[in-house]
Amino acid sequence: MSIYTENLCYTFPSNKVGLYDINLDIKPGSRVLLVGPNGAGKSTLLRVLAGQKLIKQGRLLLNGTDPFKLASTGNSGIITYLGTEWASNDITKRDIPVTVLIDSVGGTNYKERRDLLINMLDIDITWRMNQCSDGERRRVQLCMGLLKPWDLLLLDEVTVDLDVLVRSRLLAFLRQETEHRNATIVYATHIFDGLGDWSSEIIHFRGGCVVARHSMERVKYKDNEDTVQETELAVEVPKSKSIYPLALNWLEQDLHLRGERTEDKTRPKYEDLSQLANNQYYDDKERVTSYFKTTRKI
Ligand SMILES: Nc1ncnc2c1ncn2[C@@H]1O[C@H](COP(=O)(O)OP(=O)(O)OP(=O)(O)O)[C@@H](O)[C@H]1O
Repeated sequence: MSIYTENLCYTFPSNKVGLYDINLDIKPGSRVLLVGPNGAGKSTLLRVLAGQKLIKQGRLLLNGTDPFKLASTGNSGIITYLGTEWASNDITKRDIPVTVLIDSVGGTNYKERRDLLINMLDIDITWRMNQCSDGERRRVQLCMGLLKPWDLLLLDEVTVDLDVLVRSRLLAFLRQETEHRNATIVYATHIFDGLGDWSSEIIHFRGGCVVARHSMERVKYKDNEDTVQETELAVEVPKSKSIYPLALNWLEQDLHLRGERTEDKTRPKYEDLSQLANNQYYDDKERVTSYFKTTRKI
């Protein structure tokens, strides 16, 4: 999905300026990283793109269409927004089986994609949510959020709890989605490990304004330099001294020793677990189908 903004501004009801004069032209298939200090306006932009905040000044076109106009032009697409409020949803802490949650967002309609996500995120389908660690819970949430094949994915730092191996697999999956389906991702984060060559463009935000936009082709990595140099033509950054490659290697070894869950011959079938759980949990009181209204269609 393409994103086009022209002199886009957003003012909060309190009259505080949230976004000022944002001009973007993002092609379908882009992976855009939003970088900036706390309070820079990254989440505000993501919420505007998600249609959660009404624009009164400037223009916003998604796939050439004003998302706030009801009439469909045939250029529609699915927008998925996974933000901090989505990630803190308490329903995923209840005594509820994983399959019930996944089925509640269409697990049975997207079987192939569901199984791919379950495997990529290394989810044990016998988990019960109240017995999951924070990172395990986050994996289930991501599986749910990513299930519907979106055209635009708006990510507001929802990978904080993930171990580096799952985070690395997730980033690879997201890259594939942009390359194979021409889907677009806008990702706001403060964690840059593993993102060295992931994005196609970095946008620097400050005080609700875009300070700079860099296509990754202009970013050059240098050995043995501690300073960052930014010119009209290029941004030069020292090679990271991060322990990320070491941690990633350790976790790859751990997974190799355990084996992928799909290799476990004693693992029950998803359908069997799902049917059992749905019989138990899908009474009127326990309906979870309205959980995670993360996507909208324009
Ligand atoms: N409802 C609101 N009313 C008024 N000001 C708000 C409101 N929500 C956010 N702000 C302000 O808007 C600015 C931008 O907030 P935003 O959440 O977009 O920042 P951010 O770049 O995502 O920051 P972080 O990195 O901390 O997540 C902040 O100064 C914040 O205090």
